[in-house]
Amino acid sequence: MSLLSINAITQRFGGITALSDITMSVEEGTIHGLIGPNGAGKTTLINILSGLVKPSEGSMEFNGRQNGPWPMASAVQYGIVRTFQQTRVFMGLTARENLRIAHVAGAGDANADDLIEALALGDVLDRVAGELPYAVLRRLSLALALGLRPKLLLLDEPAVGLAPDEITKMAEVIRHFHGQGLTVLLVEHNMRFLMELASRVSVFVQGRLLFEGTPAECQNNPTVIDAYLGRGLKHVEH
Ligand SMILES: Nc1ncnc2c1ncn2[C@@H]1O[C@H](COP(=O)(O)OP(=O)(O)OP(=O)(O)O)[C@@H](O)[C@H]1O
Repeated sequence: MSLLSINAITQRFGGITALSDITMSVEEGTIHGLIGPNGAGKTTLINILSGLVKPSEGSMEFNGRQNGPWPMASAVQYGIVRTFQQTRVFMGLTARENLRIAHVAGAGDANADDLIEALALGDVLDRVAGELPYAVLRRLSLALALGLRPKLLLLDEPAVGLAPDEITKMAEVIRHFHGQGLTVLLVEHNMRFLMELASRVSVFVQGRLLFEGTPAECQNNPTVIDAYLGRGLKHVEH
């Protein structure tokens, strides 16, 4: 069953067409990958789905009930939560205070305990976020997003800038919450990370949906290799 349907979405910024007639769906309970070269429109789609940007044309439907475009406040209410390419936490507050702001650190809150454990944040709860290593900040910002208890998590390059062991941890965290029923739309340039997590992958090139299939189908498709993967082989290798 589709959790999210995107119908003929087009996004123009002045003379630039960032997305052109995109129709696709994300099945409930899946990790759906979204790949493509820089400027392909991936973040623009996430901005539209999270209500940050209103599309020029097209519509979308969530959970069989909610019809969009929707504003950001409604997206969160429906259970659509996103992360950003840049880490967004309150740097002057402790990790615990950040989590409280996201309403996840109430005493005895099983959801909060699970988040802290799954994201290995137990040892840093009383440290000021601005003093934490980058990789821990990435996990904290993911905890803030997960604390909103999304049905659909939009992840914008969660592995960017992380060392290999942290990338492995990030993949484990995503798998953990996916195992609890979370649906994920995953934008990522690290192909090994994405292809190992996703069961379905959409490929955008210059604002258009070039191809959609399983990771294996994408990796073997000459058009996808030519348009993106051929250039991105360094990402597949590490
Ligand atoms: N607010 C904006 N105003 C004008 N142009 C924009 C705006 N947002 C995005 N664009 C343009 O839309 C196109 C798609 O950008 P987008 O950031 O969605 O690509 P992307 O696939 O996420 O790229 P990357 O992999 O580099 O993050 C680009 O040409 C970009 O410059």
